[in-house]
Amino acid sequence: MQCPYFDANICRSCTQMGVPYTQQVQAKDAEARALLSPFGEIDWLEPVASAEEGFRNKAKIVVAGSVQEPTLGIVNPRTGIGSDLSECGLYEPALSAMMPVFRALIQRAQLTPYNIKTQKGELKNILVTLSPNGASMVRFVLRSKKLLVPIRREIQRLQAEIPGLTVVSVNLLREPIALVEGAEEIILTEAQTLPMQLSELSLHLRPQSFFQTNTAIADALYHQGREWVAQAAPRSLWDLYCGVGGFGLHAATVLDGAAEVTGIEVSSEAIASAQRTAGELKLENMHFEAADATEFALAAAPVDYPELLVVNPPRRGIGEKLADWVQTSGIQTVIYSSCNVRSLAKDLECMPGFRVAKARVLDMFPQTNHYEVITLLERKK
Ligand SMILES: C[S@@+](CC[C@H](N)C(=O)[O-])C[C@H]1O[C@@H](n2cnc3c(N)ncnc32)[C@H](O)[C@@H]1O
Repeated sequence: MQCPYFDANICRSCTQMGVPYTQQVQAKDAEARALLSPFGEIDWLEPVASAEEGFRNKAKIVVAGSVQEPTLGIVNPRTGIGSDLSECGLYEPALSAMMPVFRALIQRAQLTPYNIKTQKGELKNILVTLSPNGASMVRFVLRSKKLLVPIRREIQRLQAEIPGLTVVSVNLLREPIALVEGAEEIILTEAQTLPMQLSELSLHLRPQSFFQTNTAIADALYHQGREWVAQAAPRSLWDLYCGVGGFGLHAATVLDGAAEVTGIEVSSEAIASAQRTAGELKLENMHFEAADATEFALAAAPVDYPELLVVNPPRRGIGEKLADWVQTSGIQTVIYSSCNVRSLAKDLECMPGFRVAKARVLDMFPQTNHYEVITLLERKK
C-alpha cells in the first residue's frame, strides 16, 4: 500500500507502509513464534491476514485549524498546528465518506476547533465508529457545553447526510490535557447504542466502550476463542477485560446455557452494552460486572473459580498480581488474547505451571508492527 501522507512525512503512524503486505504478516508471525517459543511446543495455526487497507472501523479525528479551514487528523503537540488526514487509506470507505460532511458541519455551525497552544476554541475531537451493516456512532469531544445547542440543531441534517447514523453524542473534556475523551457524555439521539453486526452476533456498543479496531479480524478472533471454548466444554468461564463481551457472548452461545459465564470489565458503559446484548440473546447464565479484573479475581472464593479463563487485557498485559493468581488458582485452561506479544511473554513468565498449546496471529493492525495473538494455555501435567 502507498500513502501520500506517509510519503510527505505528514503522518508516520504506519511504520510498515511500503512493506509488501504478505511480508508484514510473515514478520509478525515469525516474531510471535520467536517470543513465545520458551513457553511450550506450540501448535501454530495459520496467521489470519486482514484487508491491507480500508479496514479501520473507527476514526479518532483531532480537529484543529479554523472554522473556515479545519484540519481533520492529528495535531503537533509542540506547535498546535493540525495536519489533515481525512483521506487516510486505512479507514473503511463509509468512514472516509463522512469527512466532507464533518468539514461542512464545522463551517456551517461555526464549531470552532480547539487550539492546544492558546487553549481557545471548543471542538477537540470527533470520534466515529462504524458497524459492518452501515450503522454508525459519532461523538463530538468538546471543551465545554457551549456548542451543545448548535450540534443538537444539526442532528437531523447529519442523519440525512450520513445514512445509518444511529448515535450522536457530545463528550466533555474540559481539562487542557492530551486525552482523546473525558468522563462526561451527553447522548443526543434516542438510540443510545450502536449495534455492531458480526457474523454470528450483533454486539451493542455504547459510547465510552472499547471495540476492536478491525471488525473482520475481531470476528475471526471471537470465532477462534469460541472454537477452543467448545473443545474444552467448561461448566464455568470468566471473560476478564471483557469490553462489550465479544469473547464471553460468543462462548455462551456455543455452550448453549450449559455453563455459567461471567464477564468483568472496568468500564461501566461497556458492561451496560454487554448486558443489553445478553438480554437480547436471552442468555440466562450470563453475568456481567463492572470491576477491576485483578481485584475481582483476588476477591473471589476458590469455589467460584472458573474451569476456563479468558483474558484479553490492554497493551500492558494482565500484570504480575493477576498472573500469580492464575498460576496458583488451579484453573486448567486459559485463553489469553493479547495485542502485545511482549507483555504476554512477561505474564507467561509468572505462570510457569502453564504451557502454550496453540497460538495464532491475527493481523488487527496492517501497516504497523502491531498485531493480536491468541493463545490456548494448558496446565502442565
Ligand atoms: C483489549 S480491550 C479488550 C476488550 C474485549 N475483550 C474485546 O474483545 O473487545 C481491553 C479492555 O480492558 C478494559 N480494562 C482496562 N483496564 C482494566 C482493568 N483493570 N480491569 C478490567 N478491565 C480493564 C478496557 O476498558 C478494555 O475494554
